[in-house]
Amino acid sequence: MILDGKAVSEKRLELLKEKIEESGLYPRLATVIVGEDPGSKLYVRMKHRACERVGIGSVGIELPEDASTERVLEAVTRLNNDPDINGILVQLPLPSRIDTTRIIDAVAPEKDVDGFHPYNLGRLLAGTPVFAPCTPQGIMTIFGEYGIPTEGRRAVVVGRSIDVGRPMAVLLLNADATVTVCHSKTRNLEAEMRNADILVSAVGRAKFVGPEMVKEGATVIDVGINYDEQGKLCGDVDFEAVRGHAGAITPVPGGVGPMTIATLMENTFRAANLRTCFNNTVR
Ligand SMILES: Nc1nc2c(c(=O)[nH]1)N[C@@H](CN(C=O)c1ccc(C(=O)N[C@@H](CCC(=O)O)C(=O)O)cc1)CN2
Repeated sequence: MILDGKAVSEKRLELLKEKIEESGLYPRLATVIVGEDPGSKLYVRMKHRACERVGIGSVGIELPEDASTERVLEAVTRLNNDPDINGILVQLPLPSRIDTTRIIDAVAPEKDVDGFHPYNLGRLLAGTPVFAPCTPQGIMTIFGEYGIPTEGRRAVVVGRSIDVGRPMAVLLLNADATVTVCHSKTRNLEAEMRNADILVSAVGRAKFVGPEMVKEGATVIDVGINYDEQGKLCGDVDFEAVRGHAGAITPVPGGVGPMTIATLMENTFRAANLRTCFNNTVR
């Protein structure tokens, strides 16, 4: 079975549009992008388009490639203090000169719709999440939509990044899976992967996962954004080689990516609701 993230995201966005209309709220998202990376610019454009579609206002701050950490911090602080802004998203990766940790830490937790701030990661770890990072939360939504059970299942997450691998592992744990996190220093990686009922690959290597790494009938989730030798977008998984072997699999494109954006919209609406419910504080 192909897990059609594009179709699920369309359904979720339509539902969200109705909820926003009914709420009478006008949530607003601010994006911050530094530099001219074409991929990042495309993703930010996609986010603004999704905002428009569901009835979320959006503003975009564009800073030059040579902007300093202080300049980015200034922009974030201004957005933190702007009562008309509910959600703030700093597009990653930032240029290597910029101290990404300082920037993420500067975003007000109640506006951190990316869920990357230590406060929100801590809430997730405590099992009381407010904003979970969009890609792993979007994957959990796919499981829910397709009725893929997690309870008691062996889940293997390959990758330990703050934005995907770690929060993915915690979300699966919170959903009663038995979770193993693998990374570049893992011994006998293939054997670990072959043990998985649910395999999530966030490695960043084109077509890295072949059928020999996948248990027959497993659910395979591909978080990779890579390009093959022909320059064509592809995931971490060799889709054609693995699809007959897996019980369920996400494609790239059309799998996890669109869910990242739909979840960002849902988080932004939650931020607007939190403000009305909790007088602008989640701390
Ligand atoms: N601040 C953040 N930065 C980044 C995040 C994030 O969640 N927050 N995630 C990724 C990039 N990303 C969103 O920013 C993202 C990547 C891919 C897609 C997507 O829908 N891709 C399409 C294909 C689009 C194409 O033609 O290239 C698909 O997979 O079908 C959406 C969002 C890193 N940075």
